[in-house]
Amino acid sequence: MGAGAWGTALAMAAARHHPVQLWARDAAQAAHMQAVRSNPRYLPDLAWPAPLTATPDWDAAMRHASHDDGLFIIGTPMAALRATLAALPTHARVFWLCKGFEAGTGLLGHEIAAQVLPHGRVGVLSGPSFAQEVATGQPTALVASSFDAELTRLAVTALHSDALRIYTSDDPVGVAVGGAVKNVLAIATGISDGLNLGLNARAALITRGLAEMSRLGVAMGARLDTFMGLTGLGDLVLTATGDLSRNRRVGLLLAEGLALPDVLARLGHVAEGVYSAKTVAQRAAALGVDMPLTAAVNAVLDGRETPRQAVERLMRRDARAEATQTRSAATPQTPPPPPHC
Ligand SMILES: NC(=O)C1=CN([C@@H]2O[C@H](COP(=O)(O)OP(=O)(O)OC[C@H]3O[C@@H](n4cnc5c(N)ncnc54)[C@H](O)[C@@H]3O)[C@@H](O)[C@H]2O)C=CC1
Ligand SMILES: O=C(CO)COP(=O)(O)O
Repeated sequence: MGAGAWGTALAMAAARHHPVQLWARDAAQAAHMQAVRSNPRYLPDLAWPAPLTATPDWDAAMRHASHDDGLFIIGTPMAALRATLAALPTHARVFWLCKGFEAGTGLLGHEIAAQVLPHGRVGVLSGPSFAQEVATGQPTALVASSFDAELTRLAVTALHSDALRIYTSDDPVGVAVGGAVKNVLAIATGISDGLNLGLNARAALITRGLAEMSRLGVAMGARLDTFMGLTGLGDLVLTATGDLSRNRRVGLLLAEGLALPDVLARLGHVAEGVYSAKTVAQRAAALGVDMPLTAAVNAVLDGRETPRQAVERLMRRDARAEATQTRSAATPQTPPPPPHC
């Protein structure tokens, strides 16, 4: 469900092994894609495998994936996740690809699903994956995460291949927090690179960004080690340094001095970090978690600070210890050293 860049790319990857139906809300776009056997708007010049078909017919798409081994995959932006989940069959097995917190409510995907599809079997599919590279069959590794181990095994059956490795995880909170926060940090890195602050600054941003992402995740109940994996560090490195990233591009354009509405008009694709930045900060504030890089990105997005002012303020912060108190519940606390040690 959702025929943008990522929904289409994953549909193409799955269709190399199984029949796949791609639902597009725009009937004219669906008919055109079906006629030319590609998605000219989002992935031009990449021919579809024969088992991939496009349809604007919601009921037909529901029938297609409602059989015993069927799986729904939602590839819309985060803003459409709630409505799309709510329209699925009550007991649907579903993964979503969107990365972010829901604007307004500040909820993650599994929290939205608990409200609108309480009897569904749900999970999140995430990791370092530019749509263009998956669509062309370049090697990629993703993580299927759910509290439901049988569902993650179904994702492996549906998607694992020589080109696409699907790892499983039982920490959907950590996976979702990583995907949401890395988009905000990619905007920060784009700003830094756009201001030519250098490679040292970029490495510092990625590392301190990982620390603040982990702090938020652990406070929300995630495991710390999830942030060292594909959906944390892996996706952060990809998005912060890869020029195919829309979020990084937002930062680069802000550094050029463009106002946010002009940046978004230039982009033409969804950049979730722009919408998640506020909700990340709100959830962090509610949990008492310090997220200075996210706060700086918000100040620039809101026009309260110029990119350069935000950097200056970050650099003027007091010195502090690098190690944080971040510990997952599973990590044993180190006993204090004996006296005089
Ligand atoms: N593009 C990429 O490489 C990757 C994107 N993602 C995530 O996947 C999600 C989608 O991103 P893209 O495909 O890149 O976005 P996109 O901008 O290429 O396309 C979004 C698609 O969703 C459709 N859409 C919007 N609202 C809808 C609604 N209410 N109902 C149905 N369809 C709707 C649009 O018509 C468009 O086809 C985002 O959350 C993004 O963070 C995740 C990994 C990789
Ligand atoms: O999530 C992505 C890669 O894993 C895509 O990042 P952008 O949305 O910044 O392009």
